[in-house]
Amino acid sequence: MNTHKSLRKEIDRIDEELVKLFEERMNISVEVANYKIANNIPVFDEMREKEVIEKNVARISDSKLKEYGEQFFNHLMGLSRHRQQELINEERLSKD
Ligand SMILES: C=C(O[C@@H]1C=C(C(=O)O)C=C[C@H]1O)C(=O)O
Repeated sequence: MNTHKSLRKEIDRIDEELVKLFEERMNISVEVANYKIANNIPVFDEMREKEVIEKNVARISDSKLKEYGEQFFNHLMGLSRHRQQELINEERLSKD
C-alpha cells in the first residue's frame, strides 16, 4: 500500500474511534439538557467550559497543538450547547 493510502487508513481508524466518543459525549450532553430543563438551569456555563478547556489543553503534550486543542474543545462544546438548546426549544414548543 502506498504511504498516502496507509496514512488515510490510520486516519479512518482514528475517526471511527472519534465518532463513537463524539456520539457518547453528545448523548451525555442530552442527559445534562434534561437535567437543566427539570431544574431551570441555563445552557451555557462559562466557568465549566473554561475548566474543560484548561484541563484538556494541559493534557496536550505538543505545545504547537495547544491552540488547535482549544479550538477543538470550543467547537465541541458549541455543538453540545446547540444540541441542548434544540432540546430545550422542543420541550418549550411541546408545552404550547
Ligand atoms: C454539558 C454542559 O453544558 C454546556 C456544554 C458543556 C460541554 O459540552 O462540555 C459545558 C458546559 C455548558 O456550557 C454542562 O453544563 O455540563
